[in-house]
Amino acid sequence: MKLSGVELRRIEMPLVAPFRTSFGTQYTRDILLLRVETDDAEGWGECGTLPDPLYSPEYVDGAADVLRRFLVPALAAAERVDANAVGTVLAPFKGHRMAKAALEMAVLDAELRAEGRPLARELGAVRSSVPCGVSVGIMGSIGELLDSVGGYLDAGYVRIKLKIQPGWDVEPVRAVRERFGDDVLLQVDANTAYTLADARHLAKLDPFGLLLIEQPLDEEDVLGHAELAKQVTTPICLDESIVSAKSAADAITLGACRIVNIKPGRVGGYLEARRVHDVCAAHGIPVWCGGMLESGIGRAANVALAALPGFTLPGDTSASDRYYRTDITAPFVLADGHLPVPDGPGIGVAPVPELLDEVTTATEWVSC
Ligand SMILES: CC(=O)N[C@@H](Cc1ccc2ccccc2c1)C(=O)O
Ligand SMILES: [Mg+2]
Repeated sequence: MKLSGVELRRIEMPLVAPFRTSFGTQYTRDILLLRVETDDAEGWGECGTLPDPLYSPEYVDGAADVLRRFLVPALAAAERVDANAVGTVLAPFKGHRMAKAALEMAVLDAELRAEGRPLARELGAVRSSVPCGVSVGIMGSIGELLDSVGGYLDAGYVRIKLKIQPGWDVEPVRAVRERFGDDVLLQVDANTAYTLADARHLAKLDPFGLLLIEQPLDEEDVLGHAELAKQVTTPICLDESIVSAKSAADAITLGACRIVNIKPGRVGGYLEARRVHDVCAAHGIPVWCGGMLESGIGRAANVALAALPGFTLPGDTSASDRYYRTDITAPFVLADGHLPVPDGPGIGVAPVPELLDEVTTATEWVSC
């Protein structure tokens, strides 16, 4: 395929409710979308970065800059551009995995659209719909939390994930267990808010039968997670620490995690995400698909990924209305706790032009 150019489009989508985590509170989602034009078809990619480097070292303006000045020109200079080549062409540039992932996703989408092949089939999906969990933010009170969890259970979500931080952990979990019982699939996500010194405190979560505790320690503290795993019985799941198939293999070998949250952007793209899946499967480690409050563009591709055989735990692939009143694509609607896997060519969805224009704050063409 020949690349004729890439559109960098910035959109601002208001959240239906503030989303608070241990690293801050988000009220809107500032998203960088990519649209690549090739001689065969166009393709869409979504960059998972936040506006500031609080979840990961990357941030939206930085991703736009590295794409505009380095990644797109490198791809434009390459003889052939197909998705399997993108990783190699971009490898000389260190880091910037979410920016690279967005570009690879757009090229992959264009390639598959041109050939009429669905992403799900390309990745090796074995399901036509996926069970969905939901991520619940830190709330102002236990009562507010219980109302929110009750609403999601009524909506049909098959798994509840609670954001936790020091001072908001054991009590919220206890309250949810007391109100909704022991059968609800329940897990927590600390987004690196604790240290190994908190091990005894985190062990207080063990009696509540959680599926997992996600990323309790700093993303670089893999050995700390291995030590923590000896002091708590709740399985440890890593998110921020897992940046590639190799880092997944290392973390598993070191005993740092028994479960992995796979986010395509965090690991550099959907093709690397499949490699993470394969490495985890080889070690008998269950995986699930994480979320970065994607628009329908990223959501469509995540649902396809979540349909691979090793994704045996419900992911954060929630419905569009968990975050947005109006999505930029046709909305993903929860049915019996599941989302359908798109079966159209490529990612199987496209932005609705007028809806996209309503939320667009900037657009820029990078010609190749
Ligand atoms: C669904 C979920 O919990 N996602 C991330 C954290 C997260 C939280 C808040 C976000 C706000 C804007 C953009 C991305 C965000 C990601 C996680 O699993 O750790
Ligand atoms: Mg997480």
